[in-house]
Amino acid sequence: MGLLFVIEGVDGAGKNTLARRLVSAWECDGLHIARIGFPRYDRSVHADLAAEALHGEHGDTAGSVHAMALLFALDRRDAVDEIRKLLSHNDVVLLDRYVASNAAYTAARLEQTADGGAVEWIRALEFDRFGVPIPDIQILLDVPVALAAERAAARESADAARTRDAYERDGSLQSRTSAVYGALAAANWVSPWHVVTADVDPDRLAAELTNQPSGEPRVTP
Ligand SMILES: Nc1ncnc2c1ncn2[C@@H]1O[C@H](COP(=O)(O)OP(=O)(O)O)[C@@H](O)[C@H]1O
Ligand SMILES: Cc1cn([C@H]2C[C@H](O)[C@@H](COP(=O)(O)OP(=O)(O)O)O2)c(=O)[nH]c1=O
Repeated sequence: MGLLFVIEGVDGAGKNTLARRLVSAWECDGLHIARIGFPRYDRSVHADLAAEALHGEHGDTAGSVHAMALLFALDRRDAVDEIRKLLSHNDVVLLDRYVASNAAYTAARLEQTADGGAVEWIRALEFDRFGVPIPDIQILLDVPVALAAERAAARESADAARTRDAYERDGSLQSRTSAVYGALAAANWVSPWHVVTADVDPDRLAAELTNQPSGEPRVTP
């Protein structure tokens, strides 16, 4: 059975970039890796509806915090069998965003903290009710919100297909989301967390993740 790792962080933190570098490092060591990015755009109708809503479609859907969270959660529910199958055929399954994204953004939108009702609602819905697999380690890519916002804006200027959605344009939401993520990591919410910063060395992190048993939350320089 493979290890299930998750990368979390605000928009523009560098999750996708870090995921690619971790995969390269592990593949150089001969490990078999599978990677899934959530939301699963073009593969899940729920993910596509969520993205469209965040770009102004589907009436007041994006205005409903809980409707948005349900769409993201249903995307993961449909991926449960795929994740389990990938875990049985690979050394590592790496997820770019997962349940903690829903917990952090939903709590932040409701102006709640990590110990509030929204985070517990997501935990019970996704892990208990939908049976979504529990990650072995959740990696928080903890970069300053201003740096992440700069990167998201630069990405938008460079690529017309990457216009920022309603969440990405909301700096205050990103700051609150970052705070909830920090608290989730500090509490080792659901499973152990590993906090890394913008200058993390992906090769070193890759080695640490696969060589060490999960335990206390650690900080990799
Ligand atoms: N360590 C890094 N140093 C410099 N630029 C980075 C780094 N990581 C990501 N970026 C750039 O920042 C932007 C956002 O990164 P991305 O990985 O797409 O973030 P996310 O998946 O968290 O939204 C991209 O344009 C990427 O090239
Ligand atoms: C996966 C997921 C994402 N989100 C949010 C985070 C992002 O702001 C937004 C879109 O996801 P994101 O991964 O940023 O997609 P994109 O490739 O469009 O940048 O959805 C949730 O609120 N809950 C979730 O479960």
